[in-house]
Amino acid sequence: MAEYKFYYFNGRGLGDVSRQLFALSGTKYEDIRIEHADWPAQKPKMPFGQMPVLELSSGLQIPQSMAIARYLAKKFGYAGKTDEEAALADALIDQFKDFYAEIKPYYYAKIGVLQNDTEEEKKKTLIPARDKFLTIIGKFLKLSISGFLFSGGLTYADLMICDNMRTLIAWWPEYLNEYPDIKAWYQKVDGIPEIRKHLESSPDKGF
Ligand SMILES: N[C@@H](CCC(=O)N[C@@H](CS)C(=O)NCC(=O)O)C(=O)O
Repeated sequence: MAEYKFYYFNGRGLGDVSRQLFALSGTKYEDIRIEHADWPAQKPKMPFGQMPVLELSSGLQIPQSMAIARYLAKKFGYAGKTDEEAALADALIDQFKDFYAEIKPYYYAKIGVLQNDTEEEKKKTLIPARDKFLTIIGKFLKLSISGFLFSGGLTYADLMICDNMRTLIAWWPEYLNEYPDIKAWYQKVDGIPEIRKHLESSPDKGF
């Protein structure tokens, strides 16, 4: 029996960063993808009524995407090389959550949850939020000698932010055109062989 069960919908969303950490570390896990039709029966079984959820072999269930990713990142060595890098990786994840909240009118229109006009939301919400967030990312990349966000190497912050970018680029291929340094970083993370293999073998729902 695998030591970990990972529950999420059949998409990348807030969950794939954890699947990517399993792939990078070569750790076996049960990748349980719940279909939307089955969700009402599953919802009451989840500690906070939402997914993703990580279940340990003890039966303990850990909710909240970033808490799960941070837990796995610590276990597998992708939480930051030093305490300071780890604190800043957490800070970037918190900043990512703020960015994700800001772009919701665009993101939710794109996935059909909101009826907003996607082109209008792109101009009104996505572009200003992108410019603010990528300016911050750019500062970290300038200071880092590894080509990742931190000199000590790849962290779960690189994975999470790039995975969300993967979706935004699929929707708008010019997303990074004004940001060549960030594009180079994205391509470096995207090109990690374990990540490529994981993405290519996953059922692709586009987001
Ligand atoms: N802050 C939570 C948000 C979780 C969340 O919004 N999960 C969605 C899927 S991405 C969900 O479970 N939706 C079904 C529901 O709320 O019933 C996290 O980061 O894990």
